[in-house]
Amino acid sequence: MSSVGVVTFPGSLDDQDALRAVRLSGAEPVPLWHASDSLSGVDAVILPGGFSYGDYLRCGAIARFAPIMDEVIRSADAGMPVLGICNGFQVLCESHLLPGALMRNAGRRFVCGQQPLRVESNDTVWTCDFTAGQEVTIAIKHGEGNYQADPETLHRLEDNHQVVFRYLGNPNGSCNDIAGITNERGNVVGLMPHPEHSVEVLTGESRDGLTFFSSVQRFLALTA
Ligand SMILES: NC(=O)CC[C@H](N)C(=O)O
Repeated sequence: MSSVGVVTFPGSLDDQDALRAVRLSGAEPVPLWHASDSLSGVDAVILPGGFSYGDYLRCGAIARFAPIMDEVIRSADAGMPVLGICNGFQVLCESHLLPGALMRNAGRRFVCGQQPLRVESNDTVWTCDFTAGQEVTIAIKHGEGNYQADPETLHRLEDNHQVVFRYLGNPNGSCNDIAGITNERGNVVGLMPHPEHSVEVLTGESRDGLTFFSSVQRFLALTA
C-alpha cells in the first residue's frame, strides 16, 4: 500500500480532510509535522489548505521556511509526487517549486463555492486518471487565489502544457483563467480548488476530487 504524507503547519485548516481523502482512496495517510526534518518514508506529500502562520507577510511566505520544507523541496526535485492545495499551492510558489504568485482576489472578497473547472492536462502524477478536456466541479474557498506570472512565464506554461486546470467562470482574476499548474516534470502540482473537500456526496455535490488521490496511487503502483 502506498503512503501519502500531509504536512500540518501552524494555521493549517484542511490537513485532517486531506488525510481523510487519502484514506478514502485506499492509501495510508501519514500526518507530518512542520517542525520535523523527516518525511517518514512516505511515497508522496500533500501541503494542505488553510492559513499557515496566519497568512502573515504573504500567504505561504513563512511556511516556506518551515524545517520540513527543505526535505519537501529536495524530494520534489528528486521526483516525488507533491500536491499543494490552496494555501499549499501558495507555499509551492513561495518555495519556487512552481512559478508565479497568488495575489489578492480581483474582487477583494473571499470566494467560497462549488467551482466548475476544465482539466487541461492529465499528464501529471496527480491528474493521470482524468481525461484532458473533462469538466469537473471542485470546492473553492480563498482570499488570495489570483494567479499572476510575467508574460514570459505564462507563455512557457502554456507552450509546455503546464496549465493543469482552468476555471470555467473566473472567480478571482487569475491570468488565463488558471486554477492549477504543474512543474515541467509533472510530479509537483498546485491548485487553488480543494479536491479533499470534493470526495463525498454527503459533504459536497461532487466526488471529482477523489481522482487526484486515485491518480497518484496508480502512478505509485506503476513505479513501485
Ligand atoms: N483555503 C485556503 O487554503 C486559503 C488560503 C489562503 N489563506 C487564502 O485565503 O487565500
